Parts: sequence; C-alpha cells; structure tokens
Amino acid sequence: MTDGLALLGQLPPQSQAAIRLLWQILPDARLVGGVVRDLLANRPITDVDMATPQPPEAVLHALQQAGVRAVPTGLEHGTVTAVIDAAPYEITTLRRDEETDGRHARVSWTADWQEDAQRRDFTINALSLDRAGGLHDYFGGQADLAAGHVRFVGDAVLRIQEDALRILRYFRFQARYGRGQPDGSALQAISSQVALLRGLSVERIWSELKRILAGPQVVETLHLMEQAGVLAEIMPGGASLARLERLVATGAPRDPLLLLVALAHQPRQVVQRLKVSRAESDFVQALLRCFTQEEKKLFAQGAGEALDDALRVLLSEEPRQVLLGRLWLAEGDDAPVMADGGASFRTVRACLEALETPEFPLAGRDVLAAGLPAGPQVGHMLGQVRQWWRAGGCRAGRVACLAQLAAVLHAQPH
Ligand SMILES: Nc1ccn([C@@H]2O[C@H](COP(=O)(O)OP(=O)(O)OP(=O)(O)O)[C@@H](O)[C@H]2O)c(=O)n1
Repeated sequence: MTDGLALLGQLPPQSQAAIRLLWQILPDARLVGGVVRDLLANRPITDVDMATPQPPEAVLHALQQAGVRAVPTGLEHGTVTAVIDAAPYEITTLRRDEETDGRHARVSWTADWQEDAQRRDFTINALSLDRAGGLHDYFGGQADLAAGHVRFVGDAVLRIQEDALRILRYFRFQARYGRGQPDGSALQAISSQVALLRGLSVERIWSELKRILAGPQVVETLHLMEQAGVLAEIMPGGASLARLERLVATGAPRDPLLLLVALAHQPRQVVQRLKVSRAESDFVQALLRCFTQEEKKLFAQGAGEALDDALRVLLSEEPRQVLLGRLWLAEGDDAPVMADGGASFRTVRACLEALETPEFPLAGRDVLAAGLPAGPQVGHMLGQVRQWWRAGGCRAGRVACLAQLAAVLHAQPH
C-alpha cells in the first residue's frame, strides 16, 4: 500500500503537514474534489477539501480534542473548517441529497462514499484519495481526466437542475482540461437548461467566466458556449469570437479582461452588469480608450527617438499593462491598414517593454523651497513644469526640471 502522503509531493510543505495531522485525527477521512483532480493533473492546488463518514459534531469534537482550531462553518451542510497555521481545511460529512430546488439542497448524512460521489458534478471531481494512497474512482474520472473529457456524473439535466452554476463550471473545466470531441449529451443538456442561468447571481457568473477566459482552451470553449446559447445569456449586448480569435492568434497574453474586451460587443455594459471589481472595471475602461491618429502615425514610423518619447509620455499617464493590452487590441484591429501588416505593433510593444516608467522628478516641496508660498498656486506651478517635462518626452531630470521651475517662477508677474 502506498502512503497517501507520497502523492502529495506537489503540495506546499505546510499543507502536507496539515493533511498529515488531519489524517491522524480522522483516519477515515479522504481528500475529495478539486484537490484530487489537480494532484492527478499535476496542477497547482488552490484549496484542500476533505470528506469523512463521521457526523459533523464528531469531527468538531475530534479536532478540538486534538487541540486543532475547528470552526463550524456550515453544520447544516455538514461542514467543519479546521484552521491550521492560519490556513482553512474544509471537512465535510458524506452527504446524500434529500431534495433540492436548484439553489438550496436539504441533505442527510451517509457513510457511503459512492453516494457522496454520485451527487458531485463531474466525474473528474468525484474522485477521492484515502490516507493509504488509495484512489477511489466510481465513475471513471481518472480516465476522463487523462483523455480530456468533462462528463457529468449521471444524468446531466438533473445535475444542472440541482445547481445551474454547473453549466459554467462545465465550460471552466472544458477550458482547462478539455481535449478532443466534447461530450455531445452534456452540450445538449446544457442547451436545454440554458435559461436557468438567469437565476444565478452575477458575481458567481463573473467568477466562472473569468476562469473560462483564463483557460488554455478558451477559443474552443467559447465556440461551444456560443453554440449552446450560453454566451448570449451571460453577455449583455452580445458577443462574437472573431476579434478574440485574432487576438489569440497574434499571441496576445491570456489576460481574462483583455479577452473579455475583445469578446463583448458592449464591454462597458458587460462589466457593469456582471458587477466586476472596481479595479477590473477601471482596467477595462482604460483598455477601451483608443490611441489617437497621431499616436498611430508615430507607431507606423517604427522605432526611433520620437517613438520612445511618445511612449514615455504614455507611460507617465497609464500603467504599462494597459498600454500593452491596448496595443494588442489595436494590432488585431488595425494590422490590415498598417503598411507592414502589424510588424510595427511588435516594434512598438518591444520599445514599450524596454522603457522604464518615467517619474516626474519634482514635488510640492520643491516649489515651496523655490520661494512660492503654500497655496493652490503650488499645484498649478508643478503642473506647468510637468507639462514642459512631458512635452520633452519625459527626458528631463531633476536638475533640468528645477531650472525650468526657476524660469517659470521668474517669468511670473510679481
Ligand atoms: N456546483 C458544484 C460545486 C462543487 N461541486 C463539488 O464540490 C467540489 C469542490 O468544489 P469547488 O471548491 O467549488 O471547486 P473545485 O472543483 O474544488 O475546483 P477549484 O478548487 O479549482 O475551484 C467539486 O470538486 C465537486 O466535487 C459540485 O458537485 N457542484
């Protein structure tokens, strides 16, 4: 028999020690769900879930007896969270669904591992790993994972009706693990249940969509979502894949927000409706600003001092990631009108990457030290010198800026 821990080599040492301790306290517990899938797929582990045939009160008691902090995070669902070295480990009692309305399930405990596996969404998520290293695979999940098949456990329609988020989870796993011909019956089931997506919170939709957009098989997966009528449901204002495909084909970074802008017809409307975070929304708004005709003309000229100056000025205003993202979008859209079919965009990107972010070298105290009394004119004066600094391609250093400040002050009417 292999030691269960021997398979955990890719986990950080802290998690390995925690699981070792939990297996000492609850020897019949198993690792379940995503952690087993990702261990087998050799992928980074995000969180560790365990299941046990012990009822939650017994789990709570055993952990407390062993001196482990235990929080009853969802006793009615059988979940106790052990906190070890400030990291949470969810331990859930094996469950069977008594009834569900698609959002809330009434559950009862069971000691039957297969029954618990049967209520999970996909075969690749229904695997469990015991302390002795035994892998329990009731529905062929290991073979599906190896073959890149995402299959529902049992009846796909029922699984979706239990929780409509599973429609998006299906595509998330498809984008991450899917290979070859997708399961036709799953797609048919999804098409028939697509209206259930309307009952999901926008936060849950966005969280899944972001992960779909980050998946290696994003293009193929979005095509499936389009065919199944899912994209139309979750993208207000509509979506089309051509621009995103061009972006991916040119080798753009797989940034979910960049891909979202390329995908959505109305990206502003989408980020508003999906209630994305403030930082994400700001990033999208910034990506959507277009380069001016003058900037594009400069880009078309290729590398040189004028381009470096223009890019330095842009960098003094906006984060590098935004500018790079906007360049990728512009390349996809404008390559045909550029004389060299987009080669200059590559040059512009390379120049941008090579430049340091310019920092305006003066602050308010320099204006005060130059003799101006405190007040709104300090900011005004700084602004004037900054404008001069930008007009010169943000090249001037501190000494030159101080000289310019003195000159502007001198020229002021007294
Ligand atoms: N709608 C859902 C959500 C979760 N699960 C089950 O609960 C496990 C844990 O779910 P979650 O932590 O949300 O996702 P993971 O599969 O663990 O994936 P990841 O950790 O990458 O988010 C899943 O593997 C699956 O067995 C399910 O059956 N149906």
